Amino acid sequence: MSESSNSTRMAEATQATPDVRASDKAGICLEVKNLNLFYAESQALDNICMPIPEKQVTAFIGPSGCGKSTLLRCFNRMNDLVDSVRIEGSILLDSEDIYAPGVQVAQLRQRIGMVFQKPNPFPKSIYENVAYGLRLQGMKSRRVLDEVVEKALRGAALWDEVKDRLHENALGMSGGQQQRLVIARAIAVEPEVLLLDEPASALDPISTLKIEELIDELKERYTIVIVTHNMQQAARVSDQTAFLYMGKLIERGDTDTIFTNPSEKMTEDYITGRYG
Ligand SMILES: Nc1ncnc2c1ncn2[C@@H]1O[C@H](COP(=O)(O)OP(=O)(O)OP(=O)(O)O)[C@@H](O)[C@H]1O
Repeated sequence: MSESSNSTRMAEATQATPDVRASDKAGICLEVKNLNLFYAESQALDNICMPIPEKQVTAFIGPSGCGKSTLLRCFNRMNDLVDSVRIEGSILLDSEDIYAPGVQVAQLRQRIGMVFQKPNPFPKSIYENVAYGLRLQGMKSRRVLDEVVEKALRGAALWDEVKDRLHENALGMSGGQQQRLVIARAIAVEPEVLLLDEPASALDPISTLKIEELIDELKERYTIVIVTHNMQQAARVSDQTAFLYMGKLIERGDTDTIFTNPSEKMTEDYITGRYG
């Protein structure tokens, strides 16, 4: 569906239904359509269909091995790096299929940045880590680089902690700082979407809280998709929650609804800790 017909439809829905959900009013950033993914003969995603609303946080939850990370990695084509992978269906970004022939994957990854479970700064200075993407694009102006580095570090709530040590090695930072640095590196190239694969699971509670607060700030500017094992975290940080089980999308909706009044018994069983 085109963005304009989508917004027309949503505008009509908003007029017709005064108590329309917040998510229905939001624009759609990404749309997953009939997505199947196979690792060799083994099917890991089974006919996934879902919109990802823009400038909201969408959380993927579900038991280990249900396909959360696989689905997340489809959004910036990270699964392309796995030899045995076969993908059917489509994912639309601004109404264009990211799997269409001719799509430049490097450009796609600038529009859709990713942060992994374990912080992975390069063994370079804090400054060079954040400037990395811009340098790859050929940016040489020191003034522009300085500005972007400061803006990205401020955006990642790290500037005050590192402004006096920008040229020190990033590997000397704490794990929580490294994870915010990696987020700064991702946002320095001004992506539209941030994919976060269990971004706080390797961090202590205080660093985790900082990441959660940061996610809340970042959603004003970016569409965020997060995989988390931690259901309290999903409930705290996300607007939308999608529950996956054995490669299938069982249920998706407003986080409040999924956690308090899910439609599917399987979702309720998982949320209440009956399995997984
Ligand atoms: N590179 C790969 N090659 C083959 N099979 C894979 C690969 N990556 C994942 N799988 C399989 O795909 C299925 C989904 O895995 P995935 O990592 O997406 O699940 P998950 O829900 O993110 O799990 P977890 O919560 O444990 O990280 C699993 O059966 C897994 O073994």
